Amino acid sequence: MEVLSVASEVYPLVKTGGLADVAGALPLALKQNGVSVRTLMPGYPAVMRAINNPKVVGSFDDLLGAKADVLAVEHQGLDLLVLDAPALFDRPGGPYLDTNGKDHADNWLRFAALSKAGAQTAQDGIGGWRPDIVHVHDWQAAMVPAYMRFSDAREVPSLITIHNIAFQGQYGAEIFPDLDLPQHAFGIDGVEYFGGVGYLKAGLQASWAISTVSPSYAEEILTPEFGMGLEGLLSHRAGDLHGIVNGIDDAVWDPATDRNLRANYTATTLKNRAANKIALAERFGLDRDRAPLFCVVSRLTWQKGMDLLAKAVDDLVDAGAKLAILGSGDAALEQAFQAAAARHPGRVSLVTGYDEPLSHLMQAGSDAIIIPSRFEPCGLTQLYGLRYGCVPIVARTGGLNDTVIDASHAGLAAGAATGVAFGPITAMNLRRALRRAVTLYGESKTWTALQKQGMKTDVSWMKSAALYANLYKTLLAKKGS
Ligand SMILES: Nc1ncnc2c1ncn2[C@@H]1O[C@H](COP(=O)(O)OP(=O)(O)O[C@H]2O[C@H](CO)[C@@H](O)[C@H](O)[C@H]2O)[C@@H](O)[C@H]1O
Repeated sequence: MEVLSVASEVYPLVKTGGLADVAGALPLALKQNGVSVRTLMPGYPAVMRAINNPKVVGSFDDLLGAKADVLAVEHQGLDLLVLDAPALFDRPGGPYLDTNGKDHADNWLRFAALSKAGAQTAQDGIGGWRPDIVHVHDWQAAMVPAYMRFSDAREVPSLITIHNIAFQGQYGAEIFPDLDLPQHAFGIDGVEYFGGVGYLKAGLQASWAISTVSPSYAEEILTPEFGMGLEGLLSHRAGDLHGIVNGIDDAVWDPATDRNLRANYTATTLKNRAANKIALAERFGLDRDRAPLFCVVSRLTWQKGMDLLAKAVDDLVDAGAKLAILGSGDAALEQAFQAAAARHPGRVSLVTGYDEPLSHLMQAGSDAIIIPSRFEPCGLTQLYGLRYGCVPIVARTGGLNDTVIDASHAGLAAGAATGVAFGPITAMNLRRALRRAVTLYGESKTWTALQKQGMKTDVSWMKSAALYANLYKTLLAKKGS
């Protein structure tokens, strides 16, 4: 089976968050299920620099006003189709933000163009290749199914995956004439959303099936609390909605071979983690003592519950733990953590920015990772934590709920526990969970059992890739029927 995947970021070429990890790892796992994936992504400068010997397999003279080539290239096992459209993608800044941290003003055009190129590639094929299925990710690629639905060419079965429903790609009606869609597409069954244009809404409406990245979150988004305005449409399509939990690339995330660590280890050589803990203490300027070291690797936002953590820091230090934070995001939250670091020198420290190698070392050297998210479609850092013996302390929500087993009396007695989970999600309950983790850390046998049980958990893509392959098959069967 041949699948066209369309995504706005793909690890290892460009990553701002978990979407890139999934878009980069799922194709590799699908290969083992007899599914070959080609991934269409924008030709940002970092991508153009990284690829070698690309071949032009298609071109557009007028892709929503831009000239574009489609370059086929293989990169670290991924089969890529790079949309080389300099007017849209060759510019400083990140995939979505300019150098001042503001959205690129023409994001609506950039990602409509990506989607239009995706739709056309799916429908007409490219360089003699034709996909059986199109799988698109998040709002940036969500217009692919809409472009297919409103064109005269044959429609290809499509799946849209929601990684983060908080970002929906909503624009004013004034962009509609520039999207190259027929007038009737601007309706409730099309791209129209509250009088404007909604990219994610359009994708959810037009796609043959919808998935999100954990079973719990698939249920949560049917409610007003989590659906962010789309719960009505999603409930209407509940029969086509699937929750498939994310896996991780266990070759990239393997403590036995990871080159970002000071010392490699396995579940039977957990003592080697100590060298990584020292490396972290040096990097963060934290005291080198026997106290538990907790960490955070996250965007510093309300979604991730970072304001709750800011309220719990003093109590965490009081309980005897140290805290290392890697992240960036809301200025107010960065300041709150800087202030906490100033109040607690040697006990709390923040590294701002995005640092992939350091994120690996943090999983390998910290005793626990704190993930107090208010909502979490799946979450990947708890999966990395499980694999690295870095015990996850998580809010009971979405995918966190589906992947971490709480160290309750029953969980411990059954030998099933892998972490600490808390809810309802409040600062007070987070404080309690952190204190509970410090106590568990003090019972070294229990703690080691938690670490080992986590490391035994299958967090690979194996099971979930098979579920995606089955879903693709169901869609193909629908096409035939
Ligand atoms: N400062 C930093 N330096 C280095 N690395 C950093 C970093 N901050 C974050 N990261 C990395 O970025 C990724 C973040 O992934 P998450 O799943 O936690 O959330 P995100 O909200 O981006 O993804 C959305 O999509 C994913 C994928 O489906 C869902 O799991 C998730 O719930 C959903 O919100 C992880 O690989 C993490 O290690």
